[in-house]
Amino acid sequence: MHELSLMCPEDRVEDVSDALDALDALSVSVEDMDAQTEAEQALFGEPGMPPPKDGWNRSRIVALFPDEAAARQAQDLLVLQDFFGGCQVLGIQEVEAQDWVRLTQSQFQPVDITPEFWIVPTWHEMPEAAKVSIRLDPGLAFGTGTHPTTRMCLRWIATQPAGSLGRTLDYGCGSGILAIGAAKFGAPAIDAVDIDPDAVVSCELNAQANAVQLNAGLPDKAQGQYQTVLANILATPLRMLAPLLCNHVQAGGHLVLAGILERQADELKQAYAPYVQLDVSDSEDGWILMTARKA
Ligand SMILES: C[S@@+](CC[C@H](N)C(=O)[O-])C[C@H]1O[C@@H](n2cnc3c(N)ncnc32)[C@H](O)[C@@H]1O
Repeated sequence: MHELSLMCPEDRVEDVSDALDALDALSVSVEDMDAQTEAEQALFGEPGMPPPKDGWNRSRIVALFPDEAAARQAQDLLVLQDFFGGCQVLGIQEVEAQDWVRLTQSQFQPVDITPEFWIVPTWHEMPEAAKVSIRLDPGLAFGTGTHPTTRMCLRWIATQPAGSLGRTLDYGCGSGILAIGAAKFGAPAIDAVDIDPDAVVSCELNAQANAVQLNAGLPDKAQGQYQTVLANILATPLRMLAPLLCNHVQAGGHLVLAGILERQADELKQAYAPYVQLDVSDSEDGWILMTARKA
């Protein structure tokens, strides 16, 4: 395979990337041309907020083609386009053949939530220590067990007294990892909802792969009251969802919230104060888990 590298100013990145897609590039990646220099620009925003700026001043675009002729043909066509003004061809290089599947898979290892509870990609052997496990592959939906917010929710689920989870709601289910975890730890009935229809499909497929029964759907699928309500979203939507989520918790039931940074604890406590008293019950890498028991 061969890769074509280009330098583009910020306002040309979209047009050039779209053109490379249309020219049948196998993949197109965009990175900061000034990375590792004094001109490097961080584009990270607050979690849940857009980045302060859409793109870097100068981007390096790398497009992969099956052979040198295809890369050269794409280059020759691109330089003729009016939107290519201000861009520059950096070169065409051969890329060593790699076992991409194996390389990608090697980046996803089994993750231990507790010494006995593991998230294991389907291509991995089950670790000997795993007494309870979720089989899950990386997909389009969030939730592979590597993010601290997911891990804390799963740890909470795994450490509840046996048989105590009761009817459970996973609000913002993503891959369905929390709902599946709840099923593995004995929740007798589970609703898993998300605003993203792709997440709902992913959740259903993952539940099937783990031989778990649950009802997945859009948020209006959440009906009535639950002994356990789990929501790993982000602080801003969690604040707005306070009355809705608390209404879904039955008396004596648990509310478990994640996606919250340490410095956001007080604003969440205040938002939920009219309904329940939230406390910080776990933390990992600057993220906190907040839980409450409804009176
Ligand atoms: C951080 S992911 C969590 C996924 C999974 N539950 C986990 O713990 O790994 C948040 C999910 O919440 C969904 N979401 C965001 N806002 C929502 C809302 N207002 N109602 C329902 N789902 C929402 C997103 O689509 C996303 O799938």
